Amino acid sequence: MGNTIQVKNPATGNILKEVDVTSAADIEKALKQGDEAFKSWSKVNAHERSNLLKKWSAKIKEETEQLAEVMTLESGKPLKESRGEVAYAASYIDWYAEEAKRIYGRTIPSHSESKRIVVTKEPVGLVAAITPWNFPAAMMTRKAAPALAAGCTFVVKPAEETPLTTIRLVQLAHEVGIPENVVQYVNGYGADVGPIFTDSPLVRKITFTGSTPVGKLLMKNSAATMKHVSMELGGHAPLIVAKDADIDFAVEQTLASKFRNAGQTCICANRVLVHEAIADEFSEKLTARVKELKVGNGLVEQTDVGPVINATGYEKIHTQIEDAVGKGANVLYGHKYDKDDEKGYYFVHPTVLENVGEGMSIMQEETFGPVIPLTTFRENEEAVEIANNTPFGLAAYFFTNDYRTGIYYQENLKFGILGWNDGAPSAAHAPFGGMKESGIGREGGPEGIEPYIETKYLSIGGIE
Ligand SMILES: NC(=O)C1=CN([C@@H]2O[C@H](COP(=O)(O)OP(=O)(O)OC[C@H]3O[C@@H](n4cnc5c(N)ncnc54)[C@H](OP(=O)(O)O)[C@@H]3O)[C@@H](O)[C@H]2O)C=CC1
Ligand SMILES: O=C(O)CCCC(=O)O
Repeated sequence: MGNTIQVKNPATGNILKEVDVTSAADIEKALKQGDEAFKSWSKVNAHERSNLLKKWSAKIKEETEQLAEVMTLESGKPLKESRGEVAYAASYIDWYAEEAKRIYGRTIPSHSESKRIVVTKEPVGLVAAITPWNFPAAMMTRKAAPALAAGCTFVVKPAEETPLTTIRLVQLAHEVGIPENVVQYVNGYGADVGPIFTDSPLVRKITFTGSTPVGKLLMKNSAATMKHVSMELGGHAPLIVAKDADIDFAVEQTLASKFRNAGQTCICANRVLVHEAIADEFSEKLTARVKELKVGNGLVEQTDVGPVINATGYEKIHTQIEDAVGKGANVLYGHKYDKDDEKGYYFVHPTVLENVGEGMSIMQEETFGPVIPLTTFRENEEAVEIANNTPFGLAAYFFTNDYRTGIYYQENLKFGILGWNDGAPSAAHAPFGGMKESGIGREGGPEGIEPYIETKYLSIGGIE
């Protein structure tokens, strides 16, 4: 491990830039600065904080093309998706710029004539964030925006693979006048930076998006100083196509869900359950559409599916595909890899597998890759049982035009985000987050600012 991190283009393996690793002493310094800045930032009035956030968002939108290119270069995602992510990232800032002005307290009718009871809201303090490589902009802004809106200060450590987008976002925040110590970044490896964040008594909240094991570790390590935590962790989303579904529409939505960022999204459909009566038609139509997807360097406008992030990601996907094929899954399309270990790039071609079973790892674990495993069911109860049979509970999708079937799925699926005839449910104004081992807390919507707010209760007595 050196003093710099090489940021590589996952489509070619070429080094894009070397960024300095922030020393432990400098991380501590950043935390002290953030804590100190909290004293003044938390007193800036909400309208002023809101105005600064709006300026930040406007600047980000102005720089869409530049930011999108950096994001594609370091993450590999297709340019059209990077542009979409810049807009999505800015939408969190816009939403929380408004929410800043709506952090209301309340008065409670008193039990005594001589008392008044008042509830006020305050920012929790310095927030430390750790973000992943799959959404380098949006995962940062959906943490930073509510934090800053609430009056918290913010230090982020981006994933080692994708620090460049984050660095630019922080620079843009400073350019529009958000004070330098109110939003800061540090660079480094998670295993080194994580303990500094969790051990520091100055950090009052940890917010994290990434894998479930790291989330558990951060939560455990945050216990010593009783920090607030928000954890947005792994998923294993089922996508259920009921007997009466609009098949063509379900096919398009499956594609939208599954191949976003080459399947490297925590809410990607990870297992597709189709009613046996329509399974043949669905798989034929789906396979025909998957064949049309263009794999390549994300900088090429026509690319639909870019590389996977790195060798570790590739190994996980490869192992799951080979496990399924070895156990009897039928390859309808794909099962093709294009990689160069020496150069360091890894492409997994979109793959459709049928006859997958519960005994295959692809049906048990998050894949984070462009693979669709198809299985069938007879009764909606059976689909729900298979869908819920996982420690994860982030997103689930179901396709039906029968309202009774839809309500049955809505009421029985144990997931925090549901898409009913919708493969793309994310929105800044909606609460994103998971149940079970997919995490704690919600990001987006009014719920997304609550984890950055403390409640203070005041009882005033002695009133004549
Ligand atoms: N919910 C989601 O959106 C995501 C889920 N995942 C899941 O996790 C799998 C593995 O991906 P991976 O990138 O390794 O995920 P990680 O959880 O390891 O990485 C996400 C972030 O956590 C940091 N991190 C890693 N180890 C620690 C630690 N010990 N303490 C504190 N922070 C840490 C990383 O830093 P650094 O980069 O320096 O290691 C990165 O910033 C994926 O295949 C996918 O299944 C991954 C990313 C996002
Ligand atoms: O955690 C992720 O994988 C990113 C969330 C994507 C989204 O907000 O839709």
